[in-house]
Amino acid sequence: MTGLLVVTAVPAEAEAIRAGLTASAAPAPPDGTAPPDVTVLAVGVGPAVAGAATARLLALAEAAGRPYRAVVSAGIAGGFVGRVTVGGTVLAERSVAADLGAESPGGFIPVEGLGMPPELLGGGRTVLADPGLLARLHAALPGATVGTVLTVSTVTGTAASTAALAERHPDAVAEAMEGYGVAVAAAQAGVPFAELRTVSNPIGPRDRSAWRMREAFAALTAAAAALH
Ligand SMILES: O=C(O)c1cccc(C(=O)CC[C@H]2O[C@@H](n3cnc4c(=O)[nH]cnc43)[C@H](O)[C@@H]2O)c1
Repeated sequence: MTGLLVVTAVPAEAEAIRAGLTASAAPAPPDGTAPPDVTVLAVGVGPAVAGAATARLLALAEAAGRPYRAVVSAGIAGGFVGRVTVGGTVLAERSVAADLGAESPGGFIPVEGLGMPPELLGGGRTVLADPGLLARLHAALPGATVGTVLTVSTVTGTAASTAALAERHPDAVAEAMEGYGVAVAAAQAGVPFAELRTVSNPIGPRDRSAWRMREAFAALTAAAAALH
């Protein structure tokens, strides 16, 4: 069995995590035979590309007889104001495909409410984090906010959509664009899953000047020690 697979959307996130892993690594055994315990790869933005790439990585590792022991979707995220602070760290109890469903004049209908046969929905639009993996990450990151992390295909950018999303998901602390896709790939491969995010921006009316990328990448580097 190989180690942990950490997938990010973009290379800058992967580099921030690798920097934290290097800074916190135990000394390597002198014979140089130990396999890497954590592999960090940037797989792309959005649930489809991240999910497909993760599924391929898991399948290739399994076919080679070296399956990963767990997968973590990691990177930056938007945070719900009042629920998490910009620069803060978030661990997902569940990753939820927030926009998987249908609009209607009466509001958003989640995919589970559309009358489709349950076997076509997989686990629905919610994937729970592996409890053991989540507990281990939380023990290493006691300051992290634990809650629902939404997966969206469109970054939320108006007051109205922010309010609607916050009302539909009172337990959601953050939104990002990959977690649910990675979670489905992990679930189908039978591999434990968790999602780790650091908050780069408040969710709300689009305002790039409010994004704090440097803070969020620094928080990712600091959080990476928990992944050993
Ligand atoms: O909105 C933009 O103009 C923009 C331009 C360049 C890059 C980005 C991103 O990298 C954001 C998407 C990326 O980061 C995660 N993320 C960060 N904040 C949010 C958010 O408020 N809502 C959804 N996703 C967010 C996401 O996982 C992507 O990988 C944006």
